[in-house]
Amino acid sequence: MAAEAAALDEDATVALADSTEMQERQKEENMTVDLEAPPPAAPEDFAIRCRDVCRSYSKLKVLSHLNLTVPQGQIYGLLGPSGCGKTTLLKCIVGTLKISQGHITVLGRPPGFPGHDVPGKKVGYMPQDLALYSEFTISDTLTFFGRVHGLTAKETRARMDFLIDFLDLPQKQSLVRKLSGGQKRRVSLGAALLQNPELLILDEPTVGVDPVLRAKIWQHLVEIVKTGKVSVIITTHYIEEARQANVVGLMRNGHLLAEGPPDEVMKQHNATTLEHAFLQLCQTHDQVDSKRGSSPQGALLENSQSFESGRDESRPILAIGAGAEEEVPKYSVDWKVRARHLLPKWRNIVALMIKTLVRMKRMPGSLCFQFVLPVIQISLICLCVGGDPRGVQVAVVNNETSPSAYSLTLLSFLDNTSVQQVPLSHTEAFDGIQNGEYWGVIGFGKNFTSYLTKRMMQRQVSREVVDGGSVHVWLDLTNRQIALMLQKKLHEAFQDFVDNKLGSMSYLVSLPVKIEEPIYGDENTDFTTFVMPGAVLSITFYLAVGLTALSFVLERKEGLLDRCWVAGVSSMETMLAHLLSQLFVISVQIVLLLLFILLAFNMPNEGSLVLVIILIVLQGVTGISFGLVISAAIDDEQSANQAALGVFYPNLILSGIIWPVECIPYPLRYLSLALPQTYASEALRCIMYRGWGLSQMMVWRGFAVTLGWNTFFLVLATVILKLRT
Ligand SMILES: Nc1ncnc2c1ncn2[C@@H]1O[C@H](COP(=O)(O)OP(=O)(O)OP(=O)(O)O)[C@@H](O)[C@H]1O
Repeated sequence: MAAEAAALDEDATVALADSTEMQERQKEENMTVDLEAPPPAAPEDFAIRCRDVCRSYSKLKVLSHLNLTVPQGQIYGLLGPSGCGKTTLLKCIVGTLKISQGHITVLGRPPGFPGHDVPGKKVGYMPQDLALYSEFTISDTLTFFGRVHGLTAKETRARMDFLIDFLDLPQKQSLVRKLSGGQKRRVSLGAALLQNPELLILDEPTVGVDPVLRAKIWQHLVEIVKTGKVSVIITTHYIEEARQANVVGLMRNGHLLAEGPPDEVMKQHNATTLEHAFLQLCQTHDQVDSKRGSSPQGALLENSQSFESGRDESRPILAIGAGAEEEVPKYSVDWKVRARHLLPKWRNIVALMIKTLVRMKRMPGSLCFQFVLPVIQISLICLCVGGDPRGVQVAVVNNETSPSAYSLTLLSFLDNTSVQQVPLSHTEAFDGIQNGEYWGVIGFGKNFTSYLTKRMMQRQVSREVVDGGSVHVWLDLTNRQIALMLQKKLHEAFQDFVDNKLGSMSYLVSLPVKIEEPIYGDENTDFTTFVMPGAVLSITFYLAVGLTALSFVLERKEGLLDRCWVAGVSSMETMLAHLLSQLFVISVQIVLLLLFILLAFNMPNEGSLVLVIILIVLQGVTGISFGLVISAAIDDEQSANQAALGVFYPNLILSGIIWPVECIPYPLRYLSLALPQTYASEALRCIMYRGWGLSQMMVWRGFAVTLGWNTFFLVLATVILKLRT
């Protein structure tokens, strides 16, 4: 289009030289036409009527006081250079973009008016982007839109056969992603034509289409409008093909420069082609602009949006129908219709769910990966986190030589799988620990056996006897877990040694602190047991976030969300359909997760398995809804990924999943308690390890907080999606 515009500009220089006089005449003529415009027609005479429409993207004013009228039962060719605002205008007409000023009526009502089928089945929209699901076949694509529009399977099949033949499409089982660019555009056009809509909005449908098919498409459009019941608005880069339209609108810089039958537009400008007519209009417009810029009254003229002649610039040179100053019609609607409009339609939800499931089916590798990923993650946690360190090298300096020495007996009770003993001299051992070769040094004095015997048998012994009868341990405390394990293993070995040597008299040397049978849990409960419930919730939550966070972002980017909305799908339906179809995925994930943790890793579950499942599913829903919030609020994949990853680590740390919440300092603890997984992890631990039910506050609190977050995220995502359309 840029090249086209450049060519136009070159032609313009030549044309400008001999046409100044002609332009003056034309301006006068335009004014005459304006004055002679027919009286306002009835609303039913118009398919689309835009009055005083303004729309900006932040500071960029794209549509400026634009008036446009598409007569009922006619083809309207909307022409203009690249970036002049055609697509923006079409998006405003179908209701996917809000206008900041003015009003638009489409088929008698504003788009999105309760009970009005625009967006919906009355309108067929072919966006400029392909907006097709690449994993779908042609048949899937048309079936999906058929379902959304409420067509029966038979109707869809009949239309599909016609469209495949008419648009010269390949076999209906062909995958969209394997089609050529032109074929994809034709599928996209087919989807717009599918339900025989009353209004067709086609954004450059003939780009990349060969001239024969282009002619055929135009012929079809001409035929369908003949009934008088179908209207078409079409944008095209091939200006001359728009001569087949009944009306053309020439747009530039967000204004409609002219609007009228192509022949009249050409006649008005003494042009033999539409392209020339357009060129002349642009020049007139530019001249007015430059005069306005140099004129002292420039600012005034800008404000009043007027041509030099005093004509309202926002109004077309050739006007059809009423002007901008007409009254805005008032529409009312029954509350029942309004309520029905707000309620989600099951038909659309089912269509969207089937769509998601078909897409999943077409990517079996990715689906299987999604199913096994949580199992891999939880297996890694169970295998690698919280267990006892193994093969930890410890230097042993034993100054006793006798084979019956107690030191040797004691060392024989040391767990060999965890602690690997390396007998060394005193110097070698301390050099080794200094060099980081050993995690500790265990030392026995040469009189260890006799001093220990004395210590155990006699009531009063000297400090030297106590010292010589003790095992001396030097530790490298840089790794706390290994150091704690070594201390624990030494205590256990000593206890076994005492039991072995003293038998029933061993109680004589026991510590005056007795740890009784645990109330809950097991004496050998390891850190894995603590981590596991929180880890299960966290894995379910984050996989669900991952499944959803990019879904809308990609669909929005590819124009699929817009296309679905124009087909009549609401944001709430999109949300619910995503939620329900992702629930299927997380249900499989949860079943596999539970099978692994309960059967393969033998994690205890003292409570109700039903409660465990419900809590994990609810956490999955929290993840999905949080993913939906990210998806709804963020436009590009990179930022969406960053948002999802950014919350992962803080949430993991603050939720008390890998370390107890009791270690978190105030006031960070309050934040921790408000997070979705803190009380939920605690509740899951209480159910699984204490066997508690919903009557316990620590359990129901976990459920309540999870449900609260679910509701909050879902409402937030729906509101954001709604606000952004
Ligand atoms: N989402 C957006 N955010 C910001 N600016 C936008 C956005 N979409 C479009 N624009 C800008 O608005 C202007 C009009 O864009 P629009 O797509 O409506 O033009 P167009 O006439 O359809 O162009 P083309 O013929 O090349 O498709 C352009 O300057 C474009 O850069």
